[in-house]
Amino acid sequence: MVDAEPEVVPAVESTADAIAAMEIRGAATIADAAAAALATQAEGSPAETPAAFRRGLRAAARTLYETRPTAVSLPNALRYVLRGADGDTVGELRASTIDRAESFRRDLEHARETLGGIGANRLRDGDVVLTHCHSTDALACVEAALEDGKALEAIVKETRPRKQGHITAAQLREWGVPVTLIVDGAARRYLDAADHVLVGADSIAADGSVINKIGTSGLAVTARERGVPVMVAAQTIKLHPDTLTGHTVAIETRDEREVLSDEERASIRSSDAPDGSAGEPGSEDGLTVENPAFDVTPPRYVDAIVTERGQFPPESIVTLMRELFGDTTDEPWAE
Ligand SMILES: O=P(O)(O)OC[C@H]1O[C@H](OP(=O)(O)O)[C@H](O)[C@@H]1O
Repeated sequence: MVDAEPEVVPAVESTADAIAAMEIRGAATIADAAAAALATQAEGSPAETPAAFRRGLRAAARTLYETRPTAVSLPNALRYVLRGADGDTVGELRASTIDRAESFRRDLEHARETLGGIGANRLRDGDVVLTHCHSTDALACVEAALEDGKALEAIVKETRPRKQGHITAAQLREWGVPVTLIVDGAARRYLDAADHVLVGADSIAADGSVINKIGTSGLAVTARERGVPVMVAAQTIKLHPDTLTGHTVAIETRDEREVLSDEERASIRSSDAPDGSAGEPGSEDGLTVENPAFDVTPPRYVDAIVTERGQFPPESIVTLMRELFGDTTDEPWAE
């Protein structure tokens, strides 16, 4: 007899679609949504045997895992929840999975608060932070500093192509922080007015390299040249255990239309091109658009990685990574 396809509940599919489309985005938020989706899978699983329940849970985790490749918080969340699925009956498995997902989500929330308090110690009254993209971990540091009564100002890079800087600007304004929004290319000009570069991370490698939104590495290099310290706020679920054994972090490449719409492309295409290349949109027209979503900032350009376990120079993050993740990285969602 051939086993039926394991059943993945519709809510998991819609969470996966929302993550892929970046309606749900940000490394920690993705991890939170993935854990919640596994709880929904556990709750709604039609499985009648423990084996079928586990198969469904693994299939749900695979569906979520395959959405975006760079933020390690996603596989770290899936691994954590799957490891906690325990029991001899479907009822026990259901309850333990839901508990585990809930405790993951609670820990995430606490970690962000604790990290914020630690990061806030680096920020002095009157400081100006320069931000890139939108990071809940980075903003937690600002929020905690504000709660400590410090006045801060922010220079916010818009962060092409998706302009997540606007989300950062909106949050900071809600907190009453004066914001200057700049285009990405203006960052060097504004660094002299900044006391810190403050960014988040999607993954941190064992050598302390920071994988974050495209444009972070250029910003960090320029900040070093200008003598502005670079602070990376990243909970420990951003530590990438595979890099302990020499693996590199996959950099997501997204749809070129995030950079150049079909309409914009059509306006660039010249019917006078000497190679006669102007055809239908999408055809070979000599214009290539690349859209990598992330880049790698080498540890020498990073001053501190702030986690809920304390702040670390990037070169020493490997010790924490070993302590928390060990050397083994299984994939419990594999078939
Ligand atoms: O976990 P938090 O700190 O919220 O976000 C961390 C990082 O996730 C985001 O990626 P994307 O916008 O999902 O591609 C940004 O690169 C941001 O710095």
